[in-house]
Parts: sequence; C-alpha cells; structure tokens
Amino acid sequence: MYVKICGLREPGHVTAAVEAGADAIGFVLTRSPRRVTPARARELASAVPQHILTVGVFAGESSEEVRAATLEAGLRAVQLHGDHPHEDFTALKDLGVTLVRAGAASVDLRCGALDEDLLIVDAPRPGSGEPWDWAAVRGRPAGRWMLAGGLDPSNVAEAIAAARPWGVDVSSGVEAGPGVKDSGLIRDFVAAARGA
Ligand SMILES: O=C(O)c1ccccc1N[C@@H]1O[C@H](COP(=O)(O)O)[C@@H](O)[C@H]1O
Repeated sequence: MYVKICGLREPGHVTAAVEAGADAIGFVLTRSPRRVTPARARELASAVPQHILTVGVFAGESSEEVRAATLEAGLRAVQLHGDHPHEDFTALKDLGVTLVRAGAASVDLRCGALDEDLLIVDAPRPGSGEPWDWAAVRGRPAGRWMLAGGLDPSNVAEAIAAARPWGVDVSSGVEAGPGVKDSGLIRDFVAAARGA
C-alpha cells in the first residue's frame, strides 16, 4: 500500500513521516491553512531521502506558476487539484517530475487519461477532512490511484477495504488542529494503512 502524507510544515513532522515509512510527502503550495512558500518547501524537502517522493500540491494555478514554484522548491512531483485541462499536464511534461492528477470521484477516473503518472480520487473539497462514500469507486480499473478525503488512522483500513485503492493520501486526519500535524497520528496512519 503506497502512503502519502500531505501538508507538512515543520521539520519534526517531516522526520516523523520519513521514519514511519511514508512513500510520498506533500507540501501545499496553494491557498490552505497548510500553505508553505516554495523556499520553505525546499528547506523541508532537503531532509527527505531520495527514495521518498516530494510533492508540490496546487489547485488552480497556471502551469507557469506551477513550474516556477516547483523549480524553486526543488520538488520531484506536482499534484494538480481541480479541472486542469490536458494542456496543463502536457506543458509540465518537460519538467521531468511525476505528474499527479487529483479530482473528485465524478471526474474521469482513468489514470493516464490526461498523461498524468498517478491519480488521486478525493472528496469534493480537498483538504477538508470530510469523509465520503469511498465504496463508490470500488471496482474501477486497477492502476496507480490513491484514495483521499477524510481518511485518518481509525478509518483508513475500512476505507481501503471499501475502495481497494493502490495507495492512500492524508492531510487533515493526521492533525491535532487545522494545519498542525501530529507525529503520533502520522505513525499510526502509516501503520494502519500498511496493516490493512
Ligand atoms: O491539504 C490541503 O490543505 C490541500 C489544499 C488544497 C488542495 C489539496 C490539499 N490536500 C489534499 O487533499 C487531500 C486530503 O484531504 P484530507 O484533509 O485528508 O481530507 C489529499 O489529496 C491532499 O493531498
């Protein structure tokens, strides 16, 4: 089970995610209580070993803005939320980073449909921590897609059983309060996802 921990802002929480065995760590570079600057993301990502994917999270920025922030932060993946057209993915191909498309269950759920490398199937409001009907995406074609939206250490095993994803992605569910991560919850989440 591939596990991504998103919205990290403090070095101690990055260390907790690395030590817990996360496969990917996300830095939010768009409007959110978890937003960091590209410079801060670079600083935080410098402590992440090469085998863990560092991801910049965007929602609605232009491909030029995404490109500039990703290069400044030195990240290895770009995650685009919302209705980004195919052209945005095409325009970012030459960055040489992993492209992640994130959208609600109502969008085109075929991974690769817009030339992305990974897909995230999320709640209607990303980063809200609101659970949704995870079982609604069960039976979709197998592929590199992550389930997100309202996951936490106590429900991730149930969500995996319901949706049967390739991976899971969490932000709010490993926080003590809005935008404030909790190292214990990060450890619990990774363990629960891997034990599912
Ligand atoms: O985490 C955020 O603040 C965020 C803001 C804007 C777009 C995406 C964001 N995070 C992504 O949202 C889901 C997780 O949401 P939840 O809080 O666990 O319910 C996941 O895809 C994050 O990468």
